Amino acid sequence: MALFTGLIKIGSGITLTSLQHLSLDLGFVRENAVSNQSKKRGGRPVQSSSTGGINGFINNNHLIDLGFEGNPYTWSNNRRLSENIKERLDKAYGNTQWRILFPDVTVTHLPGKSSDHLPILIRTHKYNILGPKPFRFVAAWTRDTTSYWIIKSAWRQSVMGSDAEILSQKTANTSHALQRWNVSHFGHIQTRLKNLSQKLNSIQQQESTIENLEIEKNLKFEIDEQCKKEESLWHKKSRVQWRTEGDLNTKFLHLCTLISRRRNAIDFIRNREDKWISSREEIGDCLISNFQNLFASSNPVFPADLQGLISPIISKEDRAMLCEIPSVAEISKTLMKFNPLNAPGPNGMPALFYKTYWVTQITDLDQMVTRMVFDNFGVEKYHKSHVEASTYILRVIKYRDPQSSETNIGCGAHTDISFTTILHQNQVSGLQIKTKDGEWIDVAPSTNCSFIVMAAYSFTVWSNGRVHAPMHQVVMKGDKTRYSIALFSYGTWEFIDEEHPLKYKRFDNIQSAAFFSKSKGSLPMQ
Ligand SMILES: O=C(O)CCC(=O)C(=O)O
Ligand SMILES: [Fe+2]
Repeated sequence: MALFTGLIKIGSGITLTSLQHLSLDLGFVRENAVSNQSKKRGGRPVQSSSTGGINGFINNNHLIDLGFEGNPYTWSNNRRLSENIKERLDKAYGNTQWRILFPDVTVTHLPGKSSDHLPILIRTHKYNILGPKPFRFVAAWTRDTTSYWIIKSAWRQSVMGSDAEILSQKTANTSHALQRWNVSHFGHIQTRLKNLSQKLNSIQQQESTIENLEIEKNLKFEIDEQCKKEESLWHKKSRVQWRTEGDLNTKFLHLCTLISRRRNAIDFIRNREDKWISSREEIGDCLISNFQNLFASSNPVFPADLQGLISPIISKEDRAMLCEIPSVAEISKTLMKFNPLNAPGPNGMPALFYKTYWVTQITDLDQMVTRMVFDNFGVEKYHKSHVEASTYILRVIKYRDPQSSETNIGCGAHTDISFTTILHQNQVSGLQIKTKDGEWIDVAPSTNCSFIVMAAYSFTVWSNGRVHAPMHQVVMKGDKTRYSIALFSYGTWEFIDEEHPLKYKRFDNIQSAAFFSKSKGSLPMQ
């Protein structure tokens, strides 16, 4: 790459037309007038047209302003008081490739000695040693289903302390587990993509048999998934807010990341003595002493006569309401309104984390109910192994409102093959359950945030016929669309003793569920 470093002084000798053919990687541009008022102090107000064609030149060459540290102005007319004018006329620009090549570039306006322009120092490499990077949850992780298990097992580790301490410790455990998993499992997207592309390349050169076409289709799907993960990773790092739909333009996001990383880095600060300091230790000490001064008071007292100065405007009822511990439903409702990636807390977890893994709360409900049943049967010792062996499948179902002639919108009578099923629906009813006497009854959840926990076929098998798995169906009436969420748990069964000999042939719960959903077969019990 040709590296051009030089001074382009518009308006004195070099004209813009003579620059049109110049390919610029890095350059200093000295304008003869600033383009906006923020770059000027004193003198006449800035006219919007005063920079001439320089913006066109910068745009045509895809140049990026490298920013600066230090004095905001680079030129002064060195006159006194009201006659003094200062402007930022000198700027360093780099093009996209150059910017990617030197991500740590810093531009410093040094103190001026003899000239009316300040000397500018450009450093291409970072000289400070970076400190440890704080943890940040990465949106791309949610695309990988194993993240669920990592989070679930980290969150389950028992910790001691107050509620706040428990939450903070569980969050810390989860972030450590995610970091370890990220390195071992998720960190090698590029290598995986390369391997997949090689496989695709070789399969495309082979004969187009049905088998090969199937492999090719799966490889393409897998490559697409990896690209989405990669894009999502860079999207998070680049903090591009305005882009909602992806075009897999990872190079663009990579550049945005470099720029925002530079923007967020503190390379220089001015201390109390008005001196610019740049070493990591000095900056750290300066920040700490500043906060110590700010918050330390030798003898804080609250003046007695200020008591009751401000009359309370919050009523007792309001206060009671504000101090009330919010219900799980309120927390869930508020959480769902948050922008998923905005403002992660100091623990690095954005709302997306809690939104995505909220389902662990429902699995808690499943475990609570099954524990009650296990306790009741006196087999609580099996509950832990049951929980550890449990797997969940979440299904979101939409039932459209039936047209006047349609009577069969819904879901036919069946018993679930899972161990338990937890159902949650919008305000539209439709679920019916068959009683042991063979009568169909409507099931109306008691509140908008109720969950229905239902025993399913494997629970009956596990309990050797003692837990009844009800038949149920969905019959749509009315004119509203119904949405429901069904969480199916798949577990173990070991509940056989002398009094209750084995009644059912053993089977694998997940495999049988897959078999029934494929064959649409009915259960052996029915
Ligand atoms: O939508 C519902 O409420 C029930 C769904 C259901 O029974 C099922 O998916 O097995
Ligand atoms: Fe069901």
